[in-house]
Amino acid sequence: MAHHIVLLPGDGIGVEVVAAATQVLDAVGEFSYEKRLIGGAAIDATGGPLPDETVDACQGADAVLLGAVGGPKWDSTEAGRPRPEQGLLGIRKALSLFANLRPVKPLTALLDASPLKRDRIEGTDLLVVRELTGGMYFGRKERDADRASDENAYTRPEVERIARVAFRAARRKVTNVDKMNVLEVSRFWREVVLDVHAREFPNVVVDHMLVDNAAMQLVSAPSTFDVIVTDNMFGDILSDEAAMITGSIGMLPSASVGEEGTPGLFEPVHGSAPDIAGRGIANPLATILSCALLLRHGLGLSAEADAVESAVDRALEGGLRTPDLGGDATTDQATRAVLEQL
Ligand SMILES: NC(=O)C1=CN([C@@H]2O[C@H](COP(=O)(O)OP(=O)(O)OC[C@H]3O[C@@H](n4cnc5c(N)ncnc54)[C@H](O)[C@@H]3O)[C@@H](O)[C@H]2O)C=CC1
Ligand SMILES: CC(C)CC(=O)C(=O)O
Ligand SMILES: [Mg+2]
Repeated sequence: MAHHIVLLPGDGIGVEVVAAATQVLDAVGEFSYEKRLIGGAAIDATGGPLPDETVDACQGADAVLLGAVGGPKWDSTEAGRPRPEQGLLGIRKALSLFANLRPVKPLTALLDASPLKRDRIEGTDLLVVRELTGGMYFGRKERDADRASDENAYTRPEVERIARVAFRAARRKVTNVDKMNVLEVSRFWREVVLDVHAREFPNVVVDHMLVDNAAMQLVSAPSTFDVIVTDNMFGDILSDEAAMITGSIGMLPSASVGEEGTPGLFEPVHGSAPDIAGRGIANPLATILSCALLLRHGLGLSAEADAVESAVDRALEGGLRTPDLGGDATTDQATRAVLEQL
């Protein structure tokens, strides 16, 4: 039976890059698709960012491919307004996708596309393991006319399970990133990471870095990292920064995973890019590379995943460059360049 993939294109360039990526999936296998609403598109159609039918469909899928949500149409600073981003946070929570894996490895063809010097980024092959269903993005929110707050809380099991994901993924070492010099929640986080290390992974090298230093080290010495484990917000910020090691945020894929047996959700790291949406110039490669993660980790189709990644590699070696990488290829041309290599 064909693997069943739920597509959540969302908003802005999310729609464009998911359409591109499904062409690539179709070139390597047979899949059945079910398209569902999320984000701003869902607010417009149903009044809310995450309809029940979307959650039900995702729960019944073999894997989920998401584009991006959000845009100025739904941006408001007013409290209580439905926001597209609640749809994304909601589906992550509903599927218990507590680990977001963001591999950062500059492709040889793009070593000169990064604003960072080639000799700085050469050899970089790191993985950001970002906690995805806790912390500040999910804390209690309070607001009155003169004060607002977002609670930043983690429980022991939440930290333990993300630490295990990081230690299992380590090849050289795990760098735990927090802000323990200031935040109580970070002191607790670090203690739990140390506990998990001592009890379950004593042979893995672990070090610790404050997040401000980590932000600096990521651009000054990115190849010194192996696995970075960090909380929801720090991981969100650091991974956008790390995207520039690959040349563009349009290159960075991600996999959001939970317990064994739940479908994974695969998505580019970037957002809906309202500044270029509708112009047909979005770089689809982050989403195409997310499909490779979907094939490998979501469906167990490693050969197909390798084929997609190597087609992307060869298309770039052949000169493919969308505007974010300094070229003028459109989304369609970029997709065709990958399809030709397949
Ligand atoms: N996973 C998601 O659904 C995410 C959604 N968002 C939402 O997206 C909207 C826009 O957020 P921004 O802060 O502007 O972040 P963004 O990631 O959408 O865009 C940042 C910059 O990167 C460029 N960019 C992003 N993806 C690109 C691609 N594939 N090809 C070429 N250029 C690309 C954009 O044109 C823009 O200049 C907001 O509503 C935000 O909440 C932001 C990040 C993640
Ligand atoms: C809704 C946001 C948390 C999306 C985002 O920026 C991300 O997950 O990277
Ligand atoms: Mg982000």
